[in-house]
Amino acid sequence: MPEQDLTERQKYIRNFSIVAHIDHGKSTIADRILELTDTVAKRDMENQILDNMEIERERGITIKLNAVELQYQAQDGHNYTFHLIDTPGHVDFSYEVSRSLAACEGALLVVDAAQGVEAQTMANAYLAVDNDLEIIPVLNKVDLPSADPDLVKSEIEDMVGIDAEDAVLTSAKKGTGIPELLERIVQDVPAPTGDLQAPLKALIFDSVYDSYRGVVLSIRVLDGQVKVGDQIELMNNGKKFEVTEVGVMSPKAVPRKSLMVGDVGYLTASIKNVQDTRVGDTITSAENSTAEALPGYRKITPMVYSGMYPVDNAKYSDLRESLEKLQLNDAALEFVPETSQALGFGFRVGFLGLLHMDVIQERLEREFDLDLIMTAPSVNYEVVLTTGESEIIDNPSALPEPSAIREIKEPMVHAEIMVPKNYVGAVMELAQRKRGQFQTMDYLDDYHVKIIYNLPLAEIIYDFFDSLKSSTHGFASLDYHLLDYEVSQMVKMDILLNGEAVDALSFIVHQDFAYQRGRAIVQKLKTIIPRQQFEVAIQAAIGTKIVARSTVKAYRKDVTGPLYGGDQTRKNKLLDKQKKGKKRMKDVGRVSVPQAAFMAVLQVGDDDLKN
Ligand SMILES: Nc1nc2c(ncn2[C@@H]2O[C@H](COP(=O)(O)OP(=O)(O)OP(=O)(O)O)[C@@H](O)[C@H]2O)c(=O)[nH]1
Repeated sequence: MPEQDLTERQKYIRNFSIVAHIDHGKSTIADRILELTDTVAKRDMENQILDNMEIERERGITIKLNAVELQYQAQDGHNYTFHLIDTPGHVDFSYEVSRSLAACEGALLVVDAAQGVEAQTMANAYLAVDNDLEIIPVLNKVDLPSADPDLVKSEIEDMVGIDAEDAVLTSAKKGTGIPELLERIVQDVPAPTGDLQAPLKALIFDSVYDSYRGVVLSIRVLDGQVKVGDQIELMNNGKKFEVTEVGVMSPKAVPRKSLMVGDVGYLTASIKNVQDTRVGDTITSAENSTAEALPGYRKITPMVYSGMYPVDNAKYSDLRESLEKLQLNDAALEFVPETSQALGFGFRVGFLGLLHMDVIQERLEREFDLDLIMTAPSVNYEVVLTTGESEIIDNPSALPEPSAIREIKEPMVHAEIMVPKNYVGAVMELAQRKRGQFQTMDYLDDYHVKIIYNLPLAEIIYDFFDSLKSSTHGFASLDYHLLDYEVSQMVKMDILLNGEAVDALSFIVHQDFAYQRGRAIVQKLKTIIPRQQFEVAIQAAIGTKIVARSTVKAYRKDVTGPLYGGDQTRKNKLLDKQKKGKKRMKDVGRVSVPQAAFMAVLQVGDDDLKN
């Protein structure tokens, strides 16, 4: 192709993402765009094609990035190539959003015209601004009777700080407004810049492992071009590979001869070792390398840690391999081996939050067919010993003896809560109850207030966001970042079953809440641990002091008992079910403990604590 045509080509590329608060209609809009550009025939279209993982579809959340190429014939008579990059919407996944945004020039900021601006609308809009993207505001669900586009426009202007007068009004459900939206993308999203003549420079923004092709990278070409047979270098580790395939997703993989400046597509190069590639890394040509790597992504640190153990100890190395594969495109997932007296060999795994933890556990169980026991999540603590040394501890059972501890420090966060002014009281009441330290309060406009608290991370990670939502009828938004560690009166609570402390059930709690929490957990465990052939005593203890106790009475179990005779299939079904339930049990000493027991700390809500 002559050189001139290629730069011409660049002019007609548009790379953009869709960002939104969860459930505001991002996936439905993406579907309508695919339909309208004939990327998928309507009858072939699986519902919400971009959310291609099973778990995603079931939970209705988007957790993986997906980039699709589509062709659009614009009103100016030109044919445009769009690359649409889908992004996740939940607070736990904002790092993935920032990954996909780095591959774009524009973003559609989708806001539900009935719900208005919410926490993730703000957080995602800030990420888009940080990445210097052109933002097109889109008000979706205008078909709803409660939609109030004018109010939401002024909310976007006041809270997000971008001009929303020309926001595109859509009903993704009915398909209205989508043609206008496509024209706006052509007009407002800038064409990719970059130099075709320069050495190859491409950003890896996602990757998956394929057992036939090895690592498949999602890339955005920023300079130059890459084709099959080229020698490439991964700038992070200097490793070199020969390109075996390049192509685009449309929406299935379509191989191409090359990918050029401005393109978004995939690349394989017989990369067998998942550890070799890192999302955020720069690819260049091995023979003619670019001077400087891209800045890469900000390092994301896990916020919570939990123990993960295979129910069947023989599956330990399978678990390690599976974690490695998930880690490939999940920069925030961290793990190190750990052992527990009660649970055997496993891993200490770091997550961004509880949803992230849930999703990883589910993927391991479904995609990799593992049965797991997870222990209650905990934050990191800094323990200063009497010797003056200090250590970071992410596992309560690793806490040294009280006599060896001078002080315990816990991580604090700076939390910004935005809320309409009539909810200020509710927010402050909640923050105080969660050990928050009030900092400042500012009026953003006549209606909205920004309240800043320093809060212990341990209080935020559990149910703070849900409590905040329910006490403000969903109107509050929350954004937080880590501050330093602060001295706090924390104690370790041990849980004993028949007199034996079970390390995997220990947790760290603030002294002022210790008794309450100990009692509540013992009560909860009594309902979770099934009756066994013998009596099980459950105790909570701080050091040698027992603070609460309860007992699970002995019981001879015959699950088929209540059924009247004869119906063998029904009986077999019940026995099968019981067997399945057992899979998620772990024998701790003589006591069979179900998975739920290890999460009891999370299940103890405010109501339990009041009793
Ligand atoms: N009435 C109405 N409902 C819509 C419209 N667009 C989407 N919905 C519905 O809103 C819900 C959420 O839509 P999704 O497209 O899954 O939302 P999302 O933002 O992709 O959600 P996540 O992937 O979970 O972040 C679904 O039940 C849609 O059917 C619309 O224009 N009007």
